[in-house]
Amino acid sequence: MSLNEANVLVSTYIDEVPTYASHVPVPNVQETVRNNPLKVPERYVRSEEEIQKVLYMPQLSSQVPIIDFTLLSHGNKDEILKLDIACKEWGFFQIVNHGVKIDLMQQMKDVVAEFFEFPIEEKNKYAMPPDDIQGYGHTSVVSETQILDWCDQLIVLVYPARFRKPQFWPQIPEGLKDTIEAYSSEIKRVGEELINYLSLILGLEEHVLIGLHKEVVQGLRVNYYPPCNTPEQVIGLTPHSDASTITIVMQDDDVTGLEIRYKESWVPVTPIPGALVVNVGDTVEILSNGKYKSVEHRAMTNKNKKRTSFVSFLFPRDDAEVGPFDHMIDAQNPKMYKNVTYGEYLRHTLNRKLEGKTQTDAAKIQD
Ligand SMILES: O=C(O)CCC(=O)C(=O)O
Ligand SMILES: [Fe+2]
Repeated sequence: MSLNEANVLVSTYIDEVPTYASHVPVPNVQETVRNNPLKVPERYVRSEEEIQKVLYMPQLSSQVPIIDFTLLSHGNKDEILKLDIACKEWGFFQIVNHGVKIDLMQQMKDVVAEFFEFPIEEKNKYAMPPDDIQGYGHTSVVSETQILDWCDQLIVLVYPARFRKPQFWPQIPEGLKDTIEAYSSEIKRVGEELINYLSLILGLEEHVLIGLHKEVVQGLRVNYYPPCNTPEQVIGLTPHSDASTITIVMQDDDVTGLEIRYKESWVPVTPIPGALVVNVGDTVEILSNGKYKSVEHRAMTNKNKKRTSFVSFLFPRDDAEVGPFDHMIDAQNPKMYKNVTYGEYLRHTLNRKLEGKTQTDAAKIQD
């Protein structure tokens, strides 16, 4: 038995299906565009200052690290070192040779695209309720006056399977549920292996990081960004960092939208067909006492093309305790973050609007 399995067995079995956060319901963006493709309603318009306060540096795109997953699996020391540098300097990287079949990735894109083409009445059968974040809608809206993102979302919790809420799993088109399951199970394989490599680069035994999760919880968020007549005025997804341990993103091959913070600039992550984008989340930032940062990112929209991103979040179970590891703390690196129960941290994050790094800042020990 692996240490991971042992940990799951000895930790208390939690079977209550979790609920995460409430939010204010918002208009559907895809319908807004369908009704009037030229007009961008006031509630979505951002100030020029907000959009452009950080430099846009597309020339740095080619420097976003690319990690060969097969080399990692073979224990290649150079690739592990590359992973370490990627996590420290960028917080983001793309993985190739991950073994997720290209046909399965395409099938996921196809069935989800079909779902979004159904009439709104059909999709709204899975509408996100005001007191949770699963279903079809948009999260992180906490007031009627908040400026909104140019994006509709479909969210389901996939693992552990006993936490699923079947009422939010679309029954249209046929096969969507099976495809989400097949895709997510492959992402789980890749993601858990990546978490083991993170454990190693954090200076721990391979299975310690996963063990700390009690169980790895995995959610899927599909972000659907309709075209926008004035893309320079809106944001698809507000700058934020992810509360996860790691996040694995499948992007469209032919349209760029994801931008990450690198030093004082926004750098677009140019899609590599077949690759997956991975980023380090807040959990790793806290555990590593800030050595690895969960980097701020945002999604921008396009004038003529819709874009869809398939985002899998892997994170600890609610009762996991998360705080800086002792070996990350010394006289030069005093403890920077409080110890938190992960469920509380996650709910604190999900019950606020997306706002850069404010949630990790709130977890810091005040001077
Ligand atoms: O659309 C994207 O590429 C990014 C999505 C994202 O950051 C998220 O869903 O947390
Ligand atoms: Fe994100």
